[in-house]
Amino acid sequence: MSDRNILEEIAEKTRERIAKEKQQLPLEQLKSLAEAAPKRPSFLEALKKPGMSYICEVKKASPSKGLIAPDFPYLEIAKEYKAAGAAAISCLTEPFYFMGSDTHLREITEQVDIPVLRKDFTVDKYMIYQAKAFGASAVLLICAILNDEELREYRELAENLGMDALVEAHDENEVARALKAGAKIVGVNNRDLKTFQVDMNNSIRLRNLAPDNVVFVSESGIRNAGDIAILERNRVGAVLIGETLMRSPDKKAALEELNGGTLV
Ligand SMILES: O=C(O)c1ccccc1NCC(=O)[C@H](O)[C@H](O)COP(=O)(O)O
Repeated sequence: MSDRNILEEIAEKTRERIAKEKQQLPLEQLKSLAEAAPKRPSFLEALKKPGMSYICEVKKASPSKGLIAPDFPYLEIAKEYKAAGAAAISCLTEPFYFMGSDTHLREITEQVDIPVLRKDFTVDKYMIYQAKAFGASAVLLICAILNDEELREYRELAENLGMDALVEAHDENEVARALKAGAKIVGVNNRDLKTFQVDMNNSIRLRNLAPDNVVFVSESGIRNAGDIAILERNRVGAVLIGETLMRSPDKKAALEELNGGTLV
């Protein structure tokens, strides 16, 4: 890899993609669709429920792992997550690096009535209106690809549209920026997106930087009940899990195993 990291590369590709989508559906028309979209269940409230909250990811592929799920019945997977007691679903919509799609998001939000996070690389307000129009309850805002003004503006726009924002950080400085932007939900990614190394201690180390009225999410590399127990001991209230669940043939059994017992 060159000096440019994968995140910058994905962000640039996303800007190009969204520029094309804007030509197909101008912002004013998209705004009308977003405003007409029905209210969706609250992502924030779902994560605030007592006990560990599981955000279960629907993900076909990723830059670090390549193809994860050659057979990808995304709707069935989302329904299984709900039946297993997931608090929310994270649906990748980025097409080039994750093989995601807006269609996956639309169909899941139409047929599964728990909150769905649009997991994409938000680089333009247009994507926040899209998320609302496609039925999402929340958007992802990544500190590493947005400046302070964008972080605040995008979070406010998401909230004004009735959604929440999961503001993702990787280090102390980014957690501080997320909080300064008014984040109500801060996610710390355990994956270093420059090296792809995963270290769960990253979210544990940064946990105490977020006050108790902010929902704290540990993201990436969570594999087993031992990991969940360590996170719980460190006052982490929510986890975002992709690969471990995607590779499990029985999602309910996998979630129960992670949780050390049934969730529903
Ligand atoms: O996963 C990657 O390779 C990746 C690369 C560049 C940007 C983002 C990336 N992942 C997105 C995620 O944050 C994960 O899908 C999510 O946290 C779940 O992680 P995991 O449980 O390890 O699948």
